[in-house]
Amino acid sequence: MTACEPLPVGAVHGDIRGPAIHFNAVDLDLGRTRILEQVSFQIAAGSIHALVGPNGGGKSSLIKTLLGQMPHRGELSLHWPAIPGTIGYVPQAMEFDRGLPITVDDFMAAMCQRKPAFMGLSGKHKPAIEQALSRVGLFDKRKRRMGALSGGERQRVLLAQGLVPEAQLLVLDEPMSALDEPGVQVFEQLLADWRRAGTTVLWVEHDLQAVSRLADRVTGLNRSVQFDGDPQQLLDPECVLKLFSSHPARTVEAQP
Ligand SMILES: Nc1ncnc2c1ncn2[C@@H]1O[C@H](COP(=O)(O)OP(=O)(O)OP(=O)(O)O)[C@@H](O)[C@H]1O
Repeated sequence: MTACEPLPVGAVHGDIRGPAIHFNAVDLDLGRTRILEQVSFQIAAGSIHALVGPNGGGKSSLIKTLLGQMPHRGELSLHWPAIPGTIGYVPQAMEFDRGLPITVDDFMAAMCQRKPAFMGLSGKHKPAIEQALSRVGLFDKRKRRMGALSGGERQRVLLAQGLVPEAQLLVLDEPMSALDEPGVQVFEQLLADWRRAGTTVLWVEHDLQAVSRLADRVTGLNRSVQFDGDPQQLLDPECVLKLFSSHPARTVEAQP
């Protein structure tokens, strides 16, 4: 087997609560541009699965396809261990008007509860929201305006909103991009917690060293799948060079 050959997908952990996910020959066209072409790979239930690739390679589009926001061709299926659970999503970044008088608590309320945020945290969600803010190390800053937080702290708030309600499938779009060192430690602890809980995590990431250290499996995507398997074996200079030097991100006319 060469370094770029796929490894078999196996279940990784004992008490699995997240789904397995199968992409089979998935195509995505936006306008006349083919964004994803014949994408086939599998995410094992309860695994930390990283998605890497160059800018414009289609990672965010694949996430939106998984979340049902983009019409695609081919098969995309989720296989839950028992009944379907909750899907959490942590976006890449959040455009934010720093002048808005919104506190961390207000933001969490707006994201996590039905009761209007201006009425405060609902009794039902307050404990979970406070626990989520504690897990990301921001409990003491919950009354602070979002605009007064650092970029890394705002990214941690995004992570916190992904914790409420507790999800069995988590989709993370570059969650580490603005994190400072304490934030990275928080994120690594969350990954360890999700692994223990048998949560399935799909994690888009540019930091290949972090992927190599923390992911169970990695898929290299540049419009189509370039490699798929064990990060420690695959993220060698040869595979990385191949992934980042292929150039399908240029406009490709979709077939009618
Ligand atoms: N709504 C859209 N209409 C047309 N093209 C789009 C649309 N959304 C994304 N694209 C194009 O699809 C391609 C893939 O974009 P996508 O954001 O999925 O890549 P990415 O791998 O997530 O990139 P990055 O790492 O920079 O976030 C890009 O060429 C982008 O311009």
